[in-house]
Amino acid sequence: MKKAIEITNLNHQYSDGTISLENVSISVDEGEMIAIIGQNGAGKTTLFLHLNGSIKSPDKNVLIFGENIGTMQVEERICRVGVVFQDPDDQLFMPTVYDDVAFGPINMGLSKEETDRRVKEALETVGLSGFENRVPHHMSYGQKKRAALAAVLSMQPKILVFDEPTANLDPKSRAIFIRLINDLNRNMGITTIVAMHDVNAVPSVADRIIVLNRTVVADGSSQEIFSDIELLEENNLEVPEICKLFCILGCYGCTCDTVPLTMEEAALALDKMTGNNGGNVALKKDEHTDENVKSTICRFSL
Ligand SMILES: Nc1ncnc2c1ncn2[C@@H]1O[C@H](COP(=O)(O)OP(=O)(O)OP(=O)(O)O)[C@@H](O)[C@H]1O
Repeated sequence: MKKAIEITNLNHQYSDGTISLENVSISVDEGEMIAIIGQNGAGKTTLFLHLNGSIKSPDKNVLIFGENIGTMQVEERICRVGVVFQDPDDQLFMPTVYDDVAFGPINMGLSKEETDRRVKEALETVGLSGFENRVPHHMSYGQKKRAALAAVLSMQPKILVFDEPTANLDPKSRAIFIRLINDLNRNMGITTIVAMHDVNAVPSVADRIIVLNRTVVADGSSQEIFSDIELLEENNLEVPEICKLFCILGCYGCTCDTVPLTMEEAALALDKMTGNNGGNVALKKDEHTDENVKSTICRFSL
C-alpha cells in the first residue's frame, strides 16, 4: 500500500509565539479515509495548511506521495491536495459557478475543451449540473458548499481535506454531503481527511480517528476512540449520543460486547440484548441503579 501522507515530527509556532503543533506524526495510506477530531484551537486548521503547502515546513516533514509539498509550486500542490474549507464563501469569488469551477484548470493552462470537460464532470459529481451560469452568492448554503467542492474537484486532487464539512448544513444537506464524501473516497479512491466537531456523524464517515490536541493524543478505530469516554472528556470532545445511551443502559446491567456507534449497530445490539433476555430487555433495578443513572446522565449533561 502506497503512503499518501507522511507527516513526521511536525512542529508549528506562529509569529506571536503560539505553539499550534508539537511533534505531530501521522501516516495515511492511499485510499484511506480518516477523521481528525479535536477541540477548538487543537491545531486542525494549521495542520491542513501544512498539508496543502500553504505553510511551508523547513524540515521536509510533510510528504505527499513521497514528495515534499513545501517545495512544490502552487499549481502542483493543488493537484495533489484539495482543501474544502468550512465556509464556502472563502472559496467562491467569481461571478458564476462555471468561472469558479474553471478557475483552477484555467490557471493550470489547460485547454478550453479540457476545462469545460472538467467543469461538467465536477458539477455532475456534486449534483449541480445545470448550475454553470448561476451566481454563487445567490445559491443556498448547501449548494455553495457543493460548488466549493466542485471547484476543488476540477483540479483532480489525489487527496481531499474537508474542514468541518457538515457545519451549518440542515439534516438533508448534511446527509447529501456525507454521502458525497463517502462516494468520492470509496468509488473514486480519493484519500480523504475530514475534521469534524459533529461526533455523531464521524462514525458514518471514517473508520480511523485521530485525536489532535496540539499533538496526536490518540490514533485508532472509531470503536477504540469512541468507547474511551475518559479520552473524549479529557480532550473536551463530545461523546456520541448512541454511546451515551448505551452507557446509561449499562447502569441497568444491559451491556454489549462492543459499543454501537451507528443506528444500524445500535439496532443490532438492542436486538441481541432483547434476544438474550427472552424477548424483553430486562432492566436491572436495585438501590444503586437510580444513583448510577443520575450520575451518568449528569456527566453527559455538563
Ligand atoms: N495566524 C495565527 N497567528 C497566531 N496564532 C494562531 C494563528 N492561527 C491560529 N493560531 C492559534 O493556533 C492554535 C491552533 O489554531 P487552529 O486554528 O489550527 O486550531 P483548530 O483546531 O483548527 O481550531 P478550531 O476548531 O477552533 O477551528 C490556536 O491557539 C490559535 O489561536
